[in-house]
Amino acid sequence: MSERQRADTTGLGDRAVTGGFTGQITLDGPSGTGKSSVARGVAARLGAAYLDTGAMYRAATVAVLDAGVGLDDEIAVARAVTGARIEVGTDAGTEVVRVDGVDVAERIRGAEVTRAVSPVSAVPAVRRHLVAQQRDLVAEADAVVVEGRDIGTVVLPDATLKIYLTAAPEVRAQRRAGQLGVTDPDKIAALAQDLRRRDEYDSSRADSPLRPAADAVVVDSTDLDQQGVVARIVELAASTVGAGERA
Ligand SMILES: Nc1ncnc2c1ncn2[C@@H]1O[C@H](COP(=O)(O)OP(=O)(O)OP(=O)(O)O)[C@@H](O)[C@H]1O
Ligand SMILES: Nc1ccn([C@@H]2O[C@H](COP(=O)(O)O)[C@@H](O)[C@H]2O)c(=O)n1
Repeated sequence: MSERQRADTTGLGDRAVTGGFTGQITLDGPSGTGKSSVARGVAARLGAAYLDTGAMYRAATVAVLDAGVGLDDEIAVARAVTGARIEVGTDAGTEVVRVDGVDVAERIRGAEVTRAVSPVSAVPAVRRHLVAQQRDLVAEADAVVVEGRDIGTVVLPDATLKIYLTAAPEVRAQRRAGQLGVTDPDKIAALAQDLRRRDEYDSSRADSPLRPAADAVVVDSTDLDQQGVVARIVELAASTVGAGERA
């Protein structure tokens, strides 16, 4: 079986509460700010679909690594990605990530993929290919939460609600360490450096760099727990319900 039930990291169980939201919520921000956990929690609360675009870039990276091409060979990288069948599910409760029919849900979280994903994601032809898939997947849902780096700025510029999630770098490194069960201070410092390296790469690329959309609501989660962040976004989503009719 290639589908894994996602652990309920939201603390909300299956309390899908807020009916009535239709539209698109974008959740962008640097690495380790809590985008995936928060996006899943918001989708569960709203009964919305959920799309992890980072998982798509990671799956694309698996295709590149398996093709054995150099990361600096943009043409070969693009060919490897466009030639692969990349599937990512949109159910917040079940993680589906496949490349050419093979389950890569665990492999995409490994160090080899994490090291290579930013250079692969910086290739414009790779982005064009995956952005088209992302828009197709979004078009299938009445309500959807989409997380990544360029969702509010490039993929869905007309989204209903845009969130840019931030958190202090040292807090993000501690959270990532907790997620991975790392306690050694040297290893935590290495995790912090990995977050910094990826953020610099993602923010400085020419195509679709990481940055907040002009109309995004910035949510700083440094002093908020996960449930608090989910609650804040659900509240913002609720304020959009019926706004179109009232305007
Ligand atoms: N507000 C919060 N308070 C405490 N821990 C949090 C909070 N938000 C998320 N976390 C935890 O931080 C860790 C990283 O979160 P997550 O993987 O969702 O971040 P991310 O932004 O999607 O990361 P990446 O961009 O690297 O994929 C997880 O263990 C998650 O449970
Ligand atoms: N919209 C996106 C999403 C992700 N990326 C790139 O993928 C990397 C992995 O993302 P995670 O959210 O799974 O950590 C990320 O560092 C970016 O390089 C992207 O470019 N655009």
